[in-house]
Amino acid sequence: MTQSLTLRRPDDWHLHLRDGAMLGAVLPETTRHFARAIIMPNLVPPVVTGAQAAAYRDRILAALPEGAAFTPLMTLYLTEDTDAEDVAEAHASGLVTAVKLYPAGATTNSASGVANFDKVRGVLDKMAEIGLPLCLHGEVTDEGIDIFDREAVFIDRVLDPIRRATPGLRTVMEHITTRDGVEYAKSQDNLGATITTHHLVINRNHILVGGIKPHYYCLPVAKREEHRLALRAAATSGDARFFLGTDSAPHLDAAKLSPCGCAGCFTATNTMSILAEVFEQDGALDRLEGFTSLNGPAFYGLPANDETITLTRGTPVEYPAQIATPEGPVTLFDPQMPLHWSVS
Ligand SMILES: NC(=O)N[C@@H](CC(=O)O)C(=O)O
Ligand SMILES: [Zn+2]
Ligand SMILES: [Zn+2]
Repeated sequence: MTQSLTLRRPDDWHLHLRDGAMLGAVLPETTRHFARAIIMPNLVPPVVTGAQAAAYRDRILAALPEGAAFTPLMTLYLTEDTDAEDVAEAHASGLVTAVKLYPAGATTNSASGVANFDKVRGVLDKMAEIGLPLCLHGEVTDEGIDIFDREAVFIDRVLDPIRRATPGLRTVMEHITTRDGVEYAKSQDNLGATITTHHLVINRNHILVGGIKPHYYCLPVAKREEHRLALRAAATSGDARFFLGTDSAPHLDAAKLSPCGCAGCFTATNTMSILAEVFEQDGALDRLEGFTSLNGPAFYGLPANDETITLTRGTPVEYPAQIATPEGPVTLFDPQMPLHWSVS
């Protein structure tokens, strides 16, 4: 049995770092293992302009733990009023790596997102022209569409029409949760799909059976077991269209454990141990590096990291149940299985 595994240092292609005290508390959890991350722009207020992205990047760099080598890859939050020229300038200066589309009301802090997709046509055309990728939270928000169907309906009604109308636009389906997502990704060119750590581990039973478990509630919500298995097959397949975006999304416990609990799982701390366990279970340890360290940079046209990390197999590693922040605890995602791989 493999006891040690050396990988190019991984990157996280979908990460929430938040701001202020929370940023200071969660950033070291990511920089310990990851070299780069795509930083989600859903702050309050959102990161809409190039100037806001530059200021946010500076706050992240100022919060870095001493000696950490970490590059935040910034994104802009697409609104119906986004200025295509501002986006082009932010791209040309090397400031932003992608633009993020949130359907209005689909998820945490998405109120300023897009309701009328025709209104962002000009920005999307510009992005296709300059080669700037579009990342999407892929769920419709229509009241009549069941929450478990919202990703599949989004693919048919929003994503596919956008891709047909804007040929050449490089697109990332963020945090896919369904077989439909996997199949659509496989049918397309110029398209990547991120998969989270937690969606490889939980299905909807984990949220709802035996009592409601707020710490497993995230968006898109975990689906049936058959969908989890499709995600696992995609992640461990070696297909370069699939790569890691943890969607590590810290919320204070007080905000999770509430009559209207926030969506998001916090996985930055134990992601690499969980992924090694998952890939080992599926006989795919030799494909872990592709998923965490090679496929993402290839999609974004960036070099893979030169540095490496080594994972070692041994007695199960213990992670704390929570991390402390100045505003209160944040509970770490519990995969409900022993984790034998630690990062040394
Ligand atoms: N995934 C989540 O459940 N929550 C994310 C938002 C998002 O990525 O949709 C958050 O910002 O908390
Ligand atoms: Zn999302
Ligand atoms: Zn997210």
